[in-house]
Amino acid sequence: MSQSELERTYFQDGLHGNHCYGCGAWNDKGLQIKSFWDGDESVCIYQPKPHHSAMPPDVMNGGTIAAIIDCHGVCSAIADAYRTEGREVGDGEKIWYATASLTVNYRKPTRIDGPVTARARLTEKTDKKTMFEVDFFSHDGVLTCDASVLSLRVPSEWADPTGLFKHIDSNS
Ligand SMILES: CCCCCCCCCCCCCCCC(=O)SCCNC(=O)CCNC(=O)[C@H](O)C(C)(C)COP(=O)(O)OP(=O)(O)OC[C@H]1O[C@@H](n2cnc3c(N)ncnc32)[C@H](O)[C@@H]1OP(=O)(O)O
Repeated sequence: MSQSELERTYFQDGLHGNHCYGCGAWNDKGLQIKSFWDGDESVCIYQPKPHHSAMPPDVMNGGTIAAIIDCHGVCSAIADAYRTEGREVGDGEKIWYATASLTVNYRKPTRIDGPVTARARLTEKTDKKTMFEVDFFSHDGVLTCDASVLSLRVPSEWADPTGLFKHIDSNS
């Protein structure tokens, strides 16, 4: 069932301290995307800014589109893992995923002058791997991109606010 805007619980609001450029609610220079469940699909609606353009100023930049799709896919994998365990995102023991693979097909130019929508559906899942297929629409309802995001479950070191590489370096 579809939630009204006021009823929505956004996945990213439960990921406390997340500074990710695309989905970190605590990164004030980032995109700060917001994702929510709409039945079995997850949805992200984002209003691009004029500086998110490609060369033509009315077309959205492909890298920014990819960042939205990437973060929406990974956050959907995280939210799905919490939902499977019957927990709200961020409650109890933390669950983290990272992008292993991202494929974006740019089918049509995306208009920048209104909110874009990413709709994701779960297509594959194991204990460690989660695949979401994502459709991306411009504000006039045109399907401009389709994509797939493979997310892999990663250890809590990924959420260390002081960084990941010291953990990798100490294990090598
Ligand atoms: C203070 C609090 C802070 C809070 C903080 C909050 C954080 C809140 C989260 C934010 C959400 C971020 C959203 C943005 C997401 C990024 O931007 S993350 C940054 C970009 N991604 C990366 O840097 C990842 C770099 N890659 C890696 O580190 C490693 O390759 C990975 C992805 C962790 C996987 O390594 P691994 O666990 O050793 O995987 P491995 O055992 O080799 O493979 C496991 C399985 O996955 C498959 N696989 C692995 N890689 C691939 C691939 N590329 N393609 C296809 N299959 C693959 C393998 O074939 C294998 O399959 P099975 O044999 O099980 O069937």
